[in-house]
Amino acid sequence: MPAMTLDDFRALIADLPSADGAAMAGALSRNGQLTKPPGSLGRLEGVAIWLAGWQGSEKPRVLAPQVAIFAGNHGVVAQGVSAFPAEVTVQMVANFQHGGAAVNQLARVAGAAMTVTALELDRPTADFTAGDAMTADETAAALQAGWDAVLDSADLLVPGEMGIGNTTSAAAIAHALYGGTPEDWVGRGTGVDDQGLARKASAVARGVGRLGTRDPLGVLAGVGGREIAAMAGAILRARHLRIPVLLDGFIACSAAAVLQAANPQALDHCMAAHVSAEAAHGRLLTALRKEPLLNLGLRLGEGSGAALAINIVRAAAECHSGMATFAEAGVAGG
Ligand SMILES: O=C(O)c1ccc[n+]([C@@H]2O[C@H](COP(=O)([O-])O)[C@@H](O)[C@H]2O)c1
Ligand SMILES: Cc1cc2nc[nH]c2cc1C
Repeated sequence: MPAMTLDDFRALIADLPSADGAAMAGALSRNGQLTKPPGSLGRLEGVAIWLAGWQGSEKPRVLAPQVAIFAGNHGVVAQGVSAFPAEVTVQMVANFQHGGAAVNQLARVAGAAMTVTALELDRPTADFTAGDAMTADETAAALQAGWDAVLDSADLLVPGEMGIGNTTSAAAIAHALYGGTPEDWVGRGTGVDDQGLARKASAVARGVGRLGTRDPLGVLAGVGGREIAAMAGAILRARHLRIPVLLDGFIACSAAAVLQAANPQALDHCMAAHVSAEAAHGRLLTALRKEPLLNLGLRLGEGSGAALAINIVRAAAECHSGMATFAEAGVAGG
């Protein structure tokens, strides 16, 4: 297949499949007949109905989840925006490959297949305070790496990331898309001190100040990163395959935000797995109009919070699809 261009991706974002309305209506009706007081499974009920719509089945299941991790390096680290050195990105990729990271354990607990895609780690993006992080071709190639990484056999997708410096990129994307001040969007990431936080705000201000008027994929090229573009490509591919998606933390949600800014329906197949401890993640979820499933104070990234939530989504599907109805069980009151 020839390489896809940024305009190909613009067209793919503009023209999206919807959920299966008949499967959702069937699931809604089934939910009303299950042996429980109405609404007593709380948010699990909505999770099951959402899953039914995207899996196109009145009885959805989570049997083949995928955790897809993308790694990229960032030129903006030259501005002193991370508590860790850039080499950690490639070192953590090796750790993922050897099974030693937190996400390996969480993916295993969730019974998920895990894929790791390292994106030109020896060629960081340009420092976005001085010029665009990526060219149009580089952005398209990273989107395509994400598009290609999705297993068409997956029934639930978790896109995750690793990239020293990427909370600064994510903050810049959010500031460019939603406005406010740079301070509204920067946080401590891997643990920067107050001076580091001030350097992040300054980098975000300069990067976004440089952008002028851009469409969302132009913002992604200007201040994003390869792993962020790849997560956007993976979320988009999942949509075209009607695979439901669990969104992880601040950086994963910045990738999702690019899609939603381009098409307000683009995240209908996505649920927020958790709200991370990164200061602006809650604000970003509000902008995305997503209510997180979990709030456990995680701020690790690498898909960890969303991998953890796979078992909640699976549990919601098992209750919905495995429970008896009042009529089947001979329970009074249905
Ligand atoms: O997912 C989150 O909300 C999150 C919050 C803080 C840090 N991270 C992870 O930490 C790295 C980015 O932090 P930093 O300080 O280098 O920008 C990157 O590898 C992310 O996976 C992730
Ligand atoms: C050690 C380490 C592991 C990570 N995993 C995701 N981001 C990370 C950042 C660091 C620094």
